[in-house]
Amino acid sequence: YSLFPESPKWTSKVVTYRITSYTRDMSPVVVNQLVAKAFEMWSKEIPLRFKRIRWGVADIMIGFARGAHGDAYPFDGPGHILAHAFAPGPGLGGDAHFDKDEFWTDGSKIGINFLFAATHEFGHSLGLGHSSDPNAVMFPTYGNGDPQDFRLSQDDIEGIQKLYGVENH
Ligand SMILES: CC(C)C[C@H](CS(C)(=N)=N)C(=O)N[C@H]1Cc2cn(c3ccccc23)CCCCCCNC1=O
Ligand SMILES: [Ca+2]
Ligand SMILES: [Zn+2]
Ligand SMILES: [Zn+2]
Repeated sequence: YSLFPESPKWTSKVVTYRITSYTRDMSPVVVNQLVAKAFEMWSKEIPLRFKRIRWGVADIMIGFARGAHGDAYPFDGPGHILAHAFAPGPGLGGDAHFDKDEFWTDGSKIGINFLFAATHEFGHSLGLGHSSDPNAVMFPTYGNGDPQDFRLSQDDIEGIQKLYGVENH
């Protein structure tokens, strides 16, 4: 696993998130559920809680966009970069953006599995960089394992617990 320089992390016990835009590929209800599920994959390993807010500014603002969308990292059309997210911090920090030009799917063979991509992006939002372990969710490229049936690798868990400690069962 890797962290970002200076190991930025959230210091509050509860981190808020807000989904500000959606994709036509899936119903908003399904996107909401998959976002919550992706956060749960990480939160079950660490003493950090996530709270969804519907209005106002959240720590982690989540949305779908195509091309240039107001930050220094314009998307690139179908394929190539699928999404990006910023390391923990104020403003843009923690935010996660998904390329609207991808075909986002839930559990189907085709398209890009949204749950996998969201889990990867939220790893960045929480402070993880990339891993050299091909089985890690934080590996830089999509589609190594089976994105329809994945879980955090030991490397992912080691990294997130390095930052936030172990979930006190
Ligand atoms: C892990 C993701 C969820 C998030 C990361 C982006 S990020 C910022 N969050 N780490 C991602 O999109 N990685 C590219 C990396 C990549 C693979 N190729 C590329 C060709 C061109 C540009 C990028 C790539 C080869 C062709 C396959 C292109 C489709 C799949 N794309 C990827 O795997
Ligand atoms: Ca793209
Ligand atoms: Zn962006
Ligand atoms: Zn990444």
